[in-house]
Amino acid sequence: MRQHTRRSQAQDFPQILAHLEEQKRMLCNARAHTGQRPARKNDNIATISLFNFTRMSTQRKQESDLGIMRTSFIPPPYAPCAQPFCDLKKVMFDDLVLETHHRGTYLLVRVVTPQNRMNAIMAIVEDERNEVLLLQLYHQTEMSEDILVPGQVLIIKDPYLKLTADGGYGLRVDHLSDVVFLPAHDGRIPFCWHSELTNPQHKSADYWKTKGNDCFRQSKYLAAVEQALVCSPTPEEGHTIKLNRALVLLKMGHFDEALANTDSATSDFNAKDNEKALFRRAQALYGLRRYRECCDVLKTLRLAYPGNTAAIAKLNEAISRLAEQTTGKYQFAKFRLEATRLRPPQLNHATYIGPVEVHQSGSRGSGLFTTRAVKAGELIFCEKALVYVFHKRDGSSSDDRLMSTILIDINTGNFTIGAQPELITMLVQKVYQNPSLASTVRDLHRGSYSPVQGTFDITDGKPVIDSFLLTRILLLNNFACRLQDTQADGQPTLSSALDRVPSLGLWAFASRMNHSCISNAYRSFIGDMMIVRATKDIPANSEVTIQYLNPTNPHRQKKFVQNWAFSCECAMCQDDDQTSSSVIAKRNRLGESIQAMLRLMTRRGSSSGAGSIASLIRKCSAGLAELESTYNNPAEKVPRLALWKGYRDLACALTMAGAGVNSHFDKIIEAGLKGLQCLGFAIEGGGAGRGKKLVIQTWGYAGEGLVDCWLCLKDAYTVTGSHELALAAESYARMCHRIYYGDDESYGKLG
Ligand SMILES: C[S@@+](CC[C@H](N)C(=O)[O-])C[C@H]1O[C@@H](n2cnc3c(N)ncnc32)[C@H](O)[C@@H]1O
Repeated sequence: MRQHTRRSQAQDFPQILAHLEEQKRMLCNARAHTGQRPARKNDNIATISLFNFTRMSTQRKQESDLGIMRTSFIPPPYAPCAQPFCDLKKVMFDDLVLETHHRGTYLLVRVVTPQNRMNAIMAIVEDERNEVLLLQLYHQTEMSEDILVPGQVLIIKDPYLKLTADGGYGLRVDHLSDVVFLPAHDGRIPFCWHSELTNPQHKSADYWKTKGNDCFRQSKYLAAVEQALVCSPTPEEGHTIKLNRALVLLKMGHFDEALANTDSATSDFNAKDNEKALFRRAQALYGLRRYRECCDVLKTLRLAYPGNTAAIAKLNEAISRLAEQTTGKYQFAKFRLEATRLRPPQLNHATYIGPVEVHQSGSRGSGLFTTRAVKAGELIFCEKALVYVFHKRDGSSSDDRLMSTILIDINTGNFTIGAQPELITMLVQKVYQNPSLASTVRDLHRGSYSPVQGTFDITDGKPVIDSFLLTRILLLNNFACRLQDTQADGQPTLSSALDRVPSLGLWAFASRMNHSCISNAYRSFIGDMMIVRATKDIPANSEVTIQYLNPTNPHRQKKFVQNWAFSCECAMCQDDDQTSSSVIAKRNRLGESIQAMLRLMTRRGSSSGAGSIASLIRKCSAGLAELESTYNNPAEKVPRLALWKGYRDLACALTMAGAGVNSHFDKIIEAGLKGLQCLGFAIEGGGAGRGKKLVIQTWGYAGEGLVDCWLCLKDAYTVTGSHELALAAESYARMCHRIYYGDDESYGKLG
């Protein structure tokens, strides 16, 4: 469960490289046409017919092709339009030239075909001169509802005319804020495009209300919002429409706008409407995770309308969230239950930020620092994902679809397999629809990307969204959460990469943590909650670090540079640099031969008799002594991972083989304690001449298999009658379990 998302280089995978090269060739070809007028004009009938034909064949293909790999590209970035509409000059299709962003201008277009949904949402649109063009909108909603419907009128800011893959041309819009969907009554819609849809004044407010309610019942939320806008209502009708809009907006997760529609300061709601307004307001605040304000609104509601049982239930829920948020006291058993029940496992729990805050960390940018001393095993924070995409390979079609999306960054040659495109769209949508969340992501690490001035500012009522900036932020800061750490250390293959597709998310606070191979914290996941605990005692004002990649990965330095543009300079990486390749080869050879002996020991087990096991132990011990001689630095400074693995596995193999071979329990204890020393643990008691005390004086590196090691020690102490020591060993096993899995409750229940 260690990594951030794995990114790979296209050059290591011939199939991906071919895609990338082809895309680069097309880009180069397109650039050669920059500033030129399109060679030929679109024939309207032919363009619409071809589009409709492609749309129908795409639909057939999508129905039959689930599971086929899709490719999606991150193109060279360009800035969104940061100017308000009133500063833009209207242009027509005829004014556009190829491969050019027409800054300071806008197009007014009307949709003439149903939409086609591929990587982008596409339709044919016309301008006021009845010229037609293909329109491609990226990062639009993942909702099943169509957003481009015939008759819909749009404004496209700073239009960008592109050569398409098939040699044609079309409009491409990557930034959500560069497209404005005009409501039917908008005064900018020319008279010649008016219809029933665009001439709402002909119907009563009641007509539009009923139409909106019908759309809501059919889960056509976008259409329902649209209906709620079209009419000139009385103040009373206006309130009802606002509340209906709030309900739809809550369904769509547009909490900021839902909040605005329930503001009693701007609407003089009557008593019945006020009850609804307060409840919907509380729901919006809950959705924005503003639990204290949510409780306040619900308390007002409860006082004014004591019979409202839904409000009482919601208040109890909000009080629980607030308690979690302020105390960090969670019932993790509930987490696990919800995580098995819910698909996707997005849990209804709050973020708790413990004794840490964000500070500058020298050349690493920001980092997390303790505000007081923290004990090993202590909860540092527990965060709910801002956005999350679940992936579980259970053969369901939506999972297969996620599994098979390859996202290639044409700028870097990096690619990822999995749900990144969905996660990027989710983030872009979330911030666009809830501008109050921009502050959560705007300052996250973005590498060398510099956004245009005015990004995230509210312009024409919506935030200016740079989807390339959010893509960059997401790729640098997202975490992968898989059930097991299946990282392969050898040369990766495409099929092995496909096998490791994880769930993904953005945890904004957690993404402030820098990497160290010798980290002092560990993250685990239950559903979309990330739990970060200290793996050792951390003094006050110290940086909290995690491992981005497993330190046993010999390619990790290359990956750090490739994925996050830094080189790790921890003591372990420095030690690796100073260790010759012949010593590394010797370590690997010795490690393998020790593992082979341990396998033999486990297979022979108790049936082979003490003599045979004793001889294997001797050989193993000799191998381990030789392995030890390959390390120079003290274990407290540089953990000796290969040696730890050898000793830990010896303790485990003897535990499995050792029933009835009593004399080896001392050896288990010796191997277990020696293994812990190899990780830099300083332990008092528990060894020869045992006594009753077993105390970790200094916690070492949180190596894999710590729980198993402590359990082997516990068993050995139990069998040899050292019951106090067995109890202490078990409490350490439990503590290590808490560090690795996040909770105590699942101790003994998970693998
Ligand atoms: C997920 S962000 C971590 C937080 C980041 N430092 C910030 O300012 O928000 C990852 C980035 O942090 C920096 N970083 C993380 N660990 C580092 C390390 N051990 N040494 C140098 N830079 C590191 C790199 O720039 C990396 O791309």
